[in-house]
Amino acid sequence: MIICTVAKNGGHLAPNLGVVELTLALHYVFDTAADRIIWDVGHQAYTHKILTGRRSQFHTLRQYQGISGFPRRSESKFDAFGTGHSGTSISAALGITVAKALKESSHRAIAVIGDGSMTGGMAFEALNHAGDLNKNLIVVLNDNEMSISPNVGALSSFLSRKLSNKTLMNLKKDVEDFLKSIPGLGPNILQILKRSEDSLMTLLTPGMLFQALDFHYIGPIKGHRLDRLIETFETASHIEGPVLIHVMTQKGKGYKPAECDPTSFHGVGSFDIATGESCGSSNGGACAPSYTKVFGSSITSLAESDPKIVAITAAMPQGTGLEGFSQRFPARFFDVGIAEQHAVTFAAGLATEGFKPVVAIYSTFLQRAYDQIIHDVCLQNLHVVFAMDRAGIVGEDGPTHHGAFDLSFLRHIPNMVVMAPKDENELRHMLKTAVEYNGPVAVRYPRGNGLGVAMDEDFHTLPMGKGELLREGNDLLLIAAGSTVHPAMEAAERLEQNNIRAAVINARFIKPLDQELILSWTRKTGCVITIEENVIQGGFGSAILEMLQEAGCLPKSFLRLGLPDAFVPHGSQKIIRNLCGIDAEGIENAAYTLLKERHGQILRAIG
Ligand SMILES: Cc1ncc(C[n+]2csc(CCOP(=O)(O)OP(=O)(O)O)c2C)c(N)n1
Ligand SMILES: CC(=O)[C@@H](O)[C@H](O)COP(=O)(O)O
Ligand SMILES: [Mg+2]
Repeated sequence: MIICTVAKNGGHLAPNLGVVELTLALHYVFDTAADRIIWDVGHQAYTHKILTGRRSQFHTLRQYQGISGFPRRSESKFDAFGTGHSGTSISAALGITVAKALKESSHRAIAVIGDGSMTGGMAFEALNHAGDLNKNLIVVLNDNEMSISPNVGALSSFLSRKLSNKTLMNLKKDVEDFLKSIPGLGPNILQILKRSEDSLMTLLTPGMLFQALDFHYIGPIKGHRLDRLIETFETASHIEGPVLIHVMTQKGKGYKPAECDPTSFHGVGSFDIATGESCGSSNGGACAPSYTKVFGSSITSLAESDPKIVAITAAMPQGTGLEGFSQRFPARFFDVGIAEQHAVTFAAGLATEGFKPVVAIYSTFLQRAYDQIIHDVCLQNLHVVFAMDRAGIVGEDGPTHHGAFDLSFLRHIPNMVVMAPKDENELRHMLKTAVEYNGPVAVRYPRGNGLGVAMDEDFHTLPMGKGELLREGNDLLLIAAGSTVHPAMEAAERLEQNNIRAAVINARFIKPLDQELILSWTRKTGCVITIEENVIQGGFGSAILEMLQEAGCLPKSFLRLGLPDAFVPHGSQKIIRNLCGIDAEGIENAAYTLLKERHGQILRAIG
């Protein structure tokens, strides 16, 4: 059922296939209507959904108005805590555990967290607190030795430090022989050690890390053996104090193409089940390269002639398009794990020594590093380039993943420059502009394919804070940022057919704004619509409104189009953009409404 549905709708295949037995065992042992399972990231909860009343809706997975690809409290009482971003499960489960204790309930909370998510600081903050509180929290560490790509870092190496049976046996024999050779005391010590053999073994395995944090450690357990899992969870359910169960699983288990290539099958679009071949992308220009790909190849080219450029990802080398860079410049590439906060401050450190760090992070995950952007980068005016992929509507992953807020949370930070390209060709020039600029600078671009425009061979530096007039017109001014420029142009063409002449400005810079250009065309038209793929509150349109007001040039008619003050649901990018009124049709309709209102005002003023 999981394979068939994901092959049609897309989704997180390999993570889900890896935890089928684990999920069955948890639901078998625990009373999950009262005990709470918190799925870290939540991208592996499909079996849980099927087992908890959503089997008949499962075919609607990730589709508009269908069930979500992540746990949602609003979707089911069995979804104890909404997730999507990594590393939150232990904190949430600890909060629930403490609440249960305060309510004198004996029910438990179980955090299921992957080895990748365990690389994030928040997981450790929670483990540290849990060890101190000594409550009955259960943490299941689902260790498949993979993040999306192979897991990285010292912790990952430590977790996979498995002593082979042969090595353990030899070590044990050596210790026994040594103790036997000590007259008197030796055999007694041997007896004591034999009684506590289990804890000795734990000392030689990853258990020592968790025991140092005052957790009981059980593992490693074979994660595809249902009998072992059930037995272990039953044991754990009677242990007093926090317990960590270390389960070894295989990503993609049971579907050969996913077992062989778990990275590609981590999150997939529709594919052919027989071959595992992708059915191709449906967004953007049919054969156009993705913005991600253009970013990856451009930054690699720029790095050829600038040895100071270094690239940083937080566990997403593939998703951010940095795989090529990592192969070409291994010493200048850093995968820091799922640790966005660290990534940003690490970049700030590099910048103080004259390097030009390019931090490639999805817009939604950069939210994690807000204080680091302010305190470590902008306050010190350091030259860090933020390449923000997946800005705007991401589609089927939904509200946890839409890049809805970055324009608002970046534009008000002093020293920050913010750009958004109208197409994939402009992205190249913006990257060149960003690496040449000396200060904090962000470039945001959308998920999916570019528009299929012709690509310039050379990179150009764009003039700082200058927009581009794409079309003249005296009736109306459309000022668009990034992904909304193309729909604004299309809307202007449609309006023209009804004798409404709209000027269109591609803002290029959200900060600093091109005050001169915007003011002159606002004066000419007296009727302005701003369009952005970001929440309206505090975003691009608000920036223009503030600027016009400060310049004493507020037009009679002004409208901001963008994402509403609400969490936008999941569904295809096309459907959701239409719903938010930021596609060509929405812009055209908004223009008619605004012009009608304006004429109404004029008529009322006359009459
Ligand atoms: C804060 C944050 N950064 C990045 C991601 C993107 N992401 C989703 S799943 C994942 C890997 C998770 O690895 P792991 O926890 O081991 O789970 P697995 O997929 O191996 O089951 C990453 C990096 C995220 N969801 N949240
Ligand atoms: C679960 C998660 O956070 C990621 O796997 C995310 O779904 C990636 O989406 P993209 O397909 O946009 O890379
Ligand atoms: Mg993993």
